[in-house]
This record gives sequence, structure tokens and C-alpha cells, in this order.
Amino acid sequence: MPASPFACLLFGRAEFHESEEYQAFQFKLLAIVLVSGALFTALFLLGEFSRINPLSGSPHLYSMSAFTAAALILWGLLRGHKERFLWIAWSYECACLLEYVSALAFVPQDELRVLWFFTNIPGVYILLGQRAGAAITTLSVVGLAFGNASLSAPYSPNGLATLIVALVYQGVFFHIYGNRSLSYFARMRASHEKLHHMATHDTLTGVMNARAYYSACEHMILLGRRHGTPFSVLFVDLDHFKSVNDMHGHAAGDAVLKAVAGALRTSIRTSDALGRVGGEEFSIFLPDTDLPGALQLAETIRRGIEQLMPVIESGPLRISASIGVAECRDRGQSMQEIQRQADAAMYAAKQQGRNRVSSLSPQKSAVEPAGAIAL
Ligand SMILES: Nc1nc2c(ncn2[C@@H]2O[C@H](COP(=O)(O)OP(=O)(O)OP(=O)(O)O)[C@@H](O)[C@H]2O)c(=O)[nH]1
Repeated sequence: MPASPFACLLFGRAEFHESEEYQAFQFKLLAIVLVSGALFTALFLLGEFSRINPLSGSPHLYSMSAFTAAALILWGLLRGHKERFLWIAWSYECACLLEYVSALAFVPQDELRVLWFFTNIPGVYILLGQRAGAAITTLSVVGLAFGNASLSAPYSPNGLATLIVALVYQGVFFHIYGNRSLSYFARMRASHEKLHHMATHDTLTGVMNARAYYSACEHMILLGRRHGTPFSVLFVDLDHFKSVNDMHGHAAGDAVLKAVAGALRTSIRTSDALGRVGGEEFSIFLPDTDLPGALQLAETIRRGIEQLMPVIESGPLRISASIGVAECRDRGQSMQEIQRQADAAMYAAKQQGRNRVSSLSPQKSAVEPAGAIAL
């Protein structure tokens, strides 16, 4: 879904893979925290300039101005750059701690300024993880415990004890919660991936099912058109497969299909797509491949299947396949049309005696066997 103009302004054009859902959330949260941090501090500065909340020349005015500028600069650097997330998140956390310490030291009239240490902790746990959360919580507790005496208006021992216990409580709470929610998130992602794999892959052979395969092909056709590169389709159909089932049983047929799928998978490039589009039919999409290249690969595959000899209960079984090859010559051709051509070429190979590679030339509509080995 295209991002709204507001999202583009706030986050830039950072792209996240489907599996980076949590990182995308952290990235967006950091951008929001940087902008809101700058805005809130700017409001305090406005209070000073409008004399509503005068800090009467306190050095904290400089640290607030520096904090606002730093948050805006960090936001500008973060927009559209997910790879900068970690150092920007840490830089912002350091700026926050300095800002809180400055408030403690220079704004004694604000007795609630210590609350910023509390609001900081959830953000650290979410943005930087559990170790960073535990470290910052410890630093805040130790800093307050030892620094209190140096404040111009120190908190009472009772007040300090309340602050420390509450900070520890909050740290422990977010530590446990972070642990649980992250493991829940990881399990959700794993089960989502499993479901997605089940919905897009054939359970017997592990290759793409027809729907996922054709959708992958449509995507590659669009890319091919954009780059002006040719592409080809191989349609692989096992010969006399019914007799394998009839003579050796369905389990043997399944074993043969698995072995063939494995052989096909190892014969192609990772950029090619392989799908089981029918019972004993496989289709292979070859991007950036013209007809001579596709015919050559088809012949290699045909020979590979012939030599495969999958072992079933009764011993090794000789199998073969007929392969139809089609090249996309017309840029406007749909996947269905190309697949139909490959199908017709495969049918022609069957008629020619099986165990061979054929391609149909659209001009001549003639069969061009590229290789034939008698069984
Ligand atoms: N074991 C097994 N058999 C399957 C599966 N899916 C389809 N089949 C069988 O595949 C066979 C396909 O037979 P046909 O379409 O007649 O093709 P063929 O026997 O290979 O003959 P030709 O293609 O003309 O060489 C049928 O018997 C189907 O039952 C499957 O998942 N496992």
C-alpha cells in the first residue's frame, strides 16, 4: 500500500521487508519520539520566552535548545535510512539522559522533573531492547542514589527510596513484559511464515503451487518488460506416469514426483521459478533467457530425469519426461498465453514419441524437436 504524504514526511521512504515488521515499528516509533521530543521541549522553551514558565537565565535553557536541535537533526538523519536506526536511537537516548540530568541540576523549582527518568525506560526497552533497558534502568537508579546529595534541593531519604523502588519496579516490569511480548511476536511470525509457506507451496514436492507460481511469473514478466529482457517457459510432463501409479502404487508415484521436483530444483538458477502446476506437470519460468538458452536447459533437464532412476520398493525405476519450451517474443503476451504455447509444445513432444524437448515456432506452428532419445 502506498504511504500517505504525512507518513512520507515523517518517516521518509524507508523500505522494510515483510519479515522486518518489528524493525519497521521501531523505526517509526523512533521517528515519532524524535519529533515529539523536539516539539515538547520547544514548548518548554516557548514558556520561557513568553514568560509563562520563566527559567530566569538557567543553563538548562541552553541544554533544552541543544536537545531540541539534536532531536530534529537526528530525525532528519533517520528519515528514509533504516540502517542508521541503532546509532540514532543510542544518540537520542544519550541526549535524553543529559537533558534529564540538566533539569535535575538546574531546575530545582520543578520537583517533578525526576519523572522524565521514568518515562524514558519504556522507550529504551522498546527501541533498544532488554539489555539496553536494564543498563539504563541501573544507570538511572545508581545515578539518582549517588547524585541526590549533590542536588541544590535533594529529595528526602524517604522520597529517594520511593523513586528508586519505583524505578526498579518499572525496569523489572518492562523487562518481563518485553521478554514475553518478543517471544510471542517471534512465535507469531514463525507460524505466519509456516502458514504462508503452506498456502504457496505444494506439500508433496515442496515447490511452489500453481497459484503462487503464476503470481511469481506475472511479477517477473513485469520486471522483464521494464528491462526489455526476453524470458522463456518450460513445461515438464512426466511420461506414462499413470502406469507408475498403476504398477507400483501411489506411494511410489509420490516418491517419483518428489525425486523429479528435487532434480528440477537443482537444475535451475535461484532467479528462476519452479511450480507444480498439475499432477505430474511442472512449469519453469526462466527470466532473462531466450529460446536457444531455454532449449539447452530443457535438454539438460530431460537427460537428468532420464538418468534419475528414483528408487522405489521394487528397485530403481526408469522414467522420462516430455518438455515443451516457449519463448516470449511479443512484449504484450500474458503468462497464460506463454504457458499455453509451452503446453502445446509439450503436447507435440508427446505426439512425437515422448522423452523429448519441443518448441513451437509461432510463425510456422511447426514442431522443432531439440532432442529425442528413444526409450
Ligand atoms: N502418485 C501420485 N499420482 C498423481 C498425483 N497427482 C496426479 N497423479 C496421477 O498422475 C497420472 C497422470 O496421468 P495422465 O494424465 O494420464 O498422464 P500420463 O500417464 O503421464 O501419460 P502421458 O502424460 O500421456 O505420458 C494420473 O494417474 C494421476 O492420478 C500425485 O500427487 N501423486
